[in-house]
Amino acid sequence: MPKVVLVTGATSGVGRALCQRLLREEEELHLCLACRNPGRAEALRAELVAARPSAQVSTVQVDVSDLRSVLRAAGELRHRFRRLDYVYLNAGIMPSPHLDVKALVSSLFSRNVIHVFSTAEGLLTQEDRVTADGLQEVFATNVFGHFLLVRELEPLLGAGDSPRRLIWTSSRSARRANFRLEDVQHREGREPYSSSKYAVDLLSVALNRHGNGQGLFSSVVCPGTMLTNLTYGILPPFVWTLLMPFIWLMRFFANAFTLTPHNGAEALVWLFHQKPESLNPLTKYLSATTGLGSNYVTTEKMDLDENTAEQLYRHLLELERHVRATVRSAD
Ligand SMILES: NC(=O)C1=CN([C@@H]2O[C@H](COP(=O)(O)OP(=O)(O)OC[C@H]3O[C@@H](n4cnc5c(N)ncnc54)[C@H](OP(=O)(O)O)[C@@H]3O)[C@@H](O)[C@H]2O)C=CC1
Ligand SMILES: CC(C)CCC[C@@H](C)[C@H]1CC[C@H]2C3=C(CC[C@]12C)[C@@]1(C)CCC(=O)C[C@@H]1CC3
Repeated sequence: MPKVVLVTGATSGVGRALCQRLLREEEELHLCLACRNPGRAEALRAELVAARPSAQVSTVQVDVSDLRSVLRAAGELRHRFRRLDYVYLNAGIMPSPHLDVKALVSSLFSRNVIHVFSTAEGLLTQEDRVTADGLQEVFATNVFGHFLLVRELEPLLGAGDSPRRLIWTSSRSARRANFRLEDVQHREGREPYSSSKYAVDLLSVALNRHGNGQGLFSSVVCPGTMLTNLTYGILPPFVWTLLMPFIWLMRFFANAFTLTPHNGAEALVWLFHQKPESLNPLTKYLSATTGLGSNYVTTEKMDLDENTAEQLYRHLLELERHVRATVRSAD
């Protein structure tokens, strides 16, 4: 039986590289591309099948920031599949990022330079929006839409003969100081991206607590800093090209500059092969690249506690009840 793998945000960046690498490395696989743009999804499907004609690749349309779209896509997946072996919760956004150039320059002369360049701590702020569902867009996309998807897919992720896996694309920029249980959507702060990734880390811990007994295992990864549509929103491609000599130099000191989506996918592919029982739920798995361009996976203990994880989980369940009631009454 081929393993069934669902990937959100497969049309570009690390999601796309993950699909290419899995199909190149794995014989028996059914890959389902969960994408918001059907044209791009179909183009990727055709490209993947052209590269490997025996590959089983399908698509499902979903905008993870739109709750009705998530509910509809999950219904379609329940209809199409009896089980999902792996779900990569990868789609993510960082809207209208602002780079604090003064902080960037002063970090170059600080003792913390490697940490700052690996996490962007203090370097970036974003402008979030509110979705048609009334949620903060970064939270809706990076956290809640995916949470609802997982909840809706529970019948396909339940106990079976082999473990089921959730693999979240988080970030090294997830930071406890940017997250508050009183404001999980980060309506008030200026770092919604970091807050959303911290929420992902917490959520993964809570999902393990509630799911491991039923054979469901969750992990978080950071692909490292890559040049993708997301980072081209921070600096345009020509500026990245001009910075390349500095970045190559930085790579000898900071292994987080994976740069290409292929390199960034290292931890995502590595996790595919691991026995979930051997993984630590409190560890983040990081793609890393050496100065000479070799890829490897390293780990980081997450700065969180299980009590906060549980409280966030309950908060998300409550929000889920609320949005389901709203969707029902509007239909
Ligand atoms: N780039 C980096 O340096 C880092 C990225 N990450 C994380 O990696 C993940 C992938 O980002 P990356 O590959 O860099 O960026 P890209 O912008 O290249 O890819 C993002 C993917 O998410 C999809 N997406 C965005 N919003 C939605 C939505 N509402 N519904 C469905 N799909 C959506 C995009 O679809 P579409 O093609 O339609 O736009 C695209 O396929 C993100 O979670 C990001 O936070 C983490 C650390 C570093
Ligand atoms: C000389 C160069 C290294 C200058 C690059 C400066 C900044 C644009 C980058 C320094 C740290 C980077 C970073 C990210 C984006 C680009 C930087 C701010 C991320 C925020 C991208 C998305 C993530 O999930 C985490 C990354 C942390 C580091």
